[in-house]
Amino acid sequence: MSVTVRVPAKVNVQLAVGAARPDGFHDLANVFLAVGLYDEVTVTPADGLRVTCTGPDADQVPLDATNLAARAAIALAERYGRTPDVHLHIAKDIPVAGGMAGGSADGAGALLACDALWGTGASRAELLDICAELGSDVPFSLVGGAALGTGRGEKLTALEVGGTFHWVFAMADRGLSTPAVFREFDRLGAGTDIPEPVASRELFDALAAGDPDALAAAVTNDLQPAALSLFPELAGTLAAGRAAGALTALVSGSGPTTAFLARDTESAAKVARGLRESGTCRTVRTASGPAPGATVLPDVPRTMTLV
Ligand SMILES: C[C@](O)(CO)[C@H](O)COP(=O)(O)OP(=O)(O)OC[C@H]1O[C@@H](n2ccc(N)nc2=O)[C@H](O)[C@@H]1O
Ligand SMILES: Nc1ncnc2c1ncn2[C@@H]1O[C@H](COP(=O)(O)OP(=O)(O)OP(=O)(O)O)[C@@H](O)[C@H]1O
Repeated sequence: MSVTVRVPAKVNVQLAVGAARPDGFHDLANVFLAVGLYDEVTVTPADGLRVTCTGPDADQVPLDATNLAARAAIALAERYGRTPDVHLHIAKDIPVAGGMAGGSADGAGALLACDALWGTGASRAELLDICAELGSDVPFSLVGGAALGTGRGEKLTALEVGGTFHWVFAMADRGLSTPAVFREFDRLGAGTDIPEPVASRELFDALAAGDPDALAAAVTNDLQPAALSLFPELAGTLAAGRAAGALTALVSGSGPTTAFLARDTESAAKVARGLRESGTCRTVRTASGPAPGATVLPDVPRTMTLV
């Protein structure tokens, strides 16, 4: 018996960052949108804890107890007084260290999968608590859709979205470390007065209206200057996407994946083509949002076709 959970990637359509707190984290006004690029986590009973991973970036994923999927299984097992004797398999499609919450997706996916396998009866609130212990982005990976994250990003309020937004993502040929990007944000802002992060009303209205032009005018990412400072070549990718017709171009979260909003699927295909031809990135993917959060997949043998 095994359980498979599918979990989406995210793009941050607003990322307002406050000054460093005494605990080293930063208060955020973090507007997440889940997009249709997915990892799948399959959990199967085993003699001990084991992690395997397949996918284009699999060689960059740790397979020991530091893997967020393993940490999630351990945290849930501890809470329910059992041992995490499971094989966790990650089918990874979300770029690693790309600013799209790939590790967080695996943490949320493993948590939901182990919960279903073990029948713990944990409430949604308990699962969200464990997610927040695992990382700031993990609660959003569980809930998906669109949400405002405050505190360090873990306190979520669901947001209304009135349509589908079409995105193009350009993956870079190396990753960026999230702590390093926050440290660079601190370095660039040293000696300046950093305002409290405030969520944008215009952005909420654009999401609720499903209006891509209004969303394009409202997106912001306070980590973008820090990501560009550590990875200056990203400026060329952003420019290539804009030249190919994107409504707006921004770094996704802490980067280095860059995100391009398009008006519709045809326009997204054109932006994707332009980015591929520009030679300024490793791979290009299109995906739309909002996408649902972590979801248990029906137990159908993978060789069968659904009709
Ligand atoms: C950049 C974002 O992806 C935007 O959604 C997130 O803020 C990062 O979320 P995450 O990867 O889940 O981050 P965590 O695992 O919680 O923290 C990793 C590191 O990022 C920095 N960090 C993270 C979140 C936050 N609000 N302030 C921070 O300064 C801290 O150095 C922390 O040690
Ligand atoms: N399941 C996992 N998948 C990928 N990386 C993982 C996983 N578990 C732990 N890691 C470690 O976490 C680091 C960051 O990976 P991840 O893909 O989560 O970054 P990210 O997408 O930039 O995160 P975020 O957008 O949440 O800041 C990796 O370099 C890797 O060492």
